[in-house]
Amino acid sequence: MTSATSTEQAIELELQSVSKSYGKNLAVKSITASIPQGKVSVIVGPSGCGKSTLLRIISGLDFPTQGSVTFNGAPVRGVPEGLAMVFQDYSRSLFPWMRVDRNIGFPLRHISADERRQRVQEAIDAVGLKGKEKLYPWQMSGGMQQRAAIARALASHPKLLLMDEPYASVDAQTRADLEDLLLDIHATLGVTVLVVTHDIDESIYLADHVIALSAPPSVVAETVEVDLPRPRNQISTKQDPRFVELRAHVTSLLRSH
Ligand SMILES: Nc1ncnc2c1ncn2[C@@H]1O[C@H](COP(=O)(O)OP(=O)(O)OP(=O)(O)O)[C@@H](O)[C@H]1O
Repeated sequence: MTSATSTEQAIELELQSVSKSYGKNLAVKSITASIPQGKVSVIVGPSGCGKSTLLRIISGLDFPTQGSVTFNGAPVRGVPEGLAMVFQDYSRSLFPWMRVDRNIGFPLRHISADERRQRVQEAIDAVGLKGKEKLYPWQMSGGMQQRAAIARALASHPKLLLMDEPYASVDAQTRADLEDLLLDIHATLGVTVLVVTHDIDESIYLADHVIALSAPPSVVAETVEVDLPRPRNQISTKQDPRFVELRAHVTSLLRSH
């Protein structure tokens, strides 16, 4: 079952007053946020504000000290079905001894070989790695490895794609290419996306809405609707006066809390 807001926007994921303490250290404090189905949501905040903590809680790898998380209306008590995650460190998420196609197909061991092959090929095509199927991760650039990690997540046909600082380990040009890849995938597949980043420009460029977190103990400073048209473009979108205005607004939010 999927809950809905008053404007009938279906909600994929809901955080209700989520707090997390590590001993006496209160990392996040009463975070309430709704992640709408089929949209790109981005959590942005300064280093140490609890972004990774929140993602671990959302993905069922850790539990809140207080509050609750629901995914399609059901409480998250372990890693939920229908959720896939892409991490910052692609070098640790791919197996170096497996070729790209086997890496991507690895989580699909439970489905038939035919369907697995088809899903792997579709995912490879979606991320632009056609022809690279038989390479090992260490034979590919960082950007290509992150594409493979994204393909592995997509091959499971997730409802929700979670991304933890997915482009923090690549150079600026590759980062821009991967941002555009994510927007293409989102436009084509309509999957719900939740990205965590400390990069304000990236948050606005990607998002339908930006959840700006304060410094720790972190609260939601504001949820900012990003009313920039799609498709977006690295040059024209970032020159749009509205982009500049939103960037200034989010920057001031992160500085003033
Ligand atoms: N397993 C843990 N045990 C104890 N404290 C932790 C643990 N994980 C995170 N913390 C603390 O919780 C706070 C938030 O950390 P977290 O890694 O979630 O922040 P972040 O926003 O992802 O940081 P960064 O952007 O630098 O990666 C920090 O004070 C951190 O020291």
